[in-house]
Amino acid sequence: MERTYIMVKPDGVQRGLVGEIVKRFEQKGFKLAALRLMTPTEEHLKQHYKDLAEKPFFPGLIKYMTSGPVVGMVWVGKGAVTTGRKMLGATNPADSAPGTIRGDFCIEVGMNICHGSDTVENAEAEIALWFPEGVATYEKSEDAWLYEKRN
Ligand SMILES: Nc1ncnc2c1ncn2[C@@H]1O[C@H](COP(=O)(O)OP(=O)(O)OP(=O)(O)O)[C@@H](O)[C@H]1O
Repeated sequence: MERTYIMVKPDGVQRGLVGEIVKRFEQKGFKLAALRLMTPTEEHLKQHYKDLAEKPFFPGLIKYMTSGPVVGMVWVGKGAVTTGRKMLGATNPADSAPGTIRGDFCIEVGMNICHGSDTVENAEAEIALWFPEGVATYEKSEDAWLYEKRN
């Protein structure tokens, strides 16, 4: 089953939007497989955002992302990566449609509340980076969601 890594960034945590974001993913029908409040290290963030290392905004991005705790989550379900990105909205909130998380709750690209994996491959790499101990997974049975520990 497809999985995505969603992270509520420091501004989202500080503004009390964790519950709102969790609610939207739950209501959409995705299943929560992992959730953790954590204060990321600079090293972890440099790995997470390694493709952006040469961008002029990179130092500011690292400063922003280490300004307070974040909430990392793994959501599971059909199309979790693509649909998750649609639910977040465009990177720049000015381009995010109302009804998306960024479209509804922010105005600055440098403080855009949440992260969502952009490909299935990157989602798996990000899940391994942020939850190295492994996360729960779901298997659909006829009448229940069953839980088992992922290796
Ligand atoms: N021009 C910019 N100025 C300041 N910050 C920026 C700018 N562009 C991107 N960022 C920050 O860097 C993050 C990563 O940029 P990226 O281009 O990977 O967008 P994204 O994939 O939509 O975002 P994310 O990876 O956080 O989900 C953005 O979410 C934003 O916080």
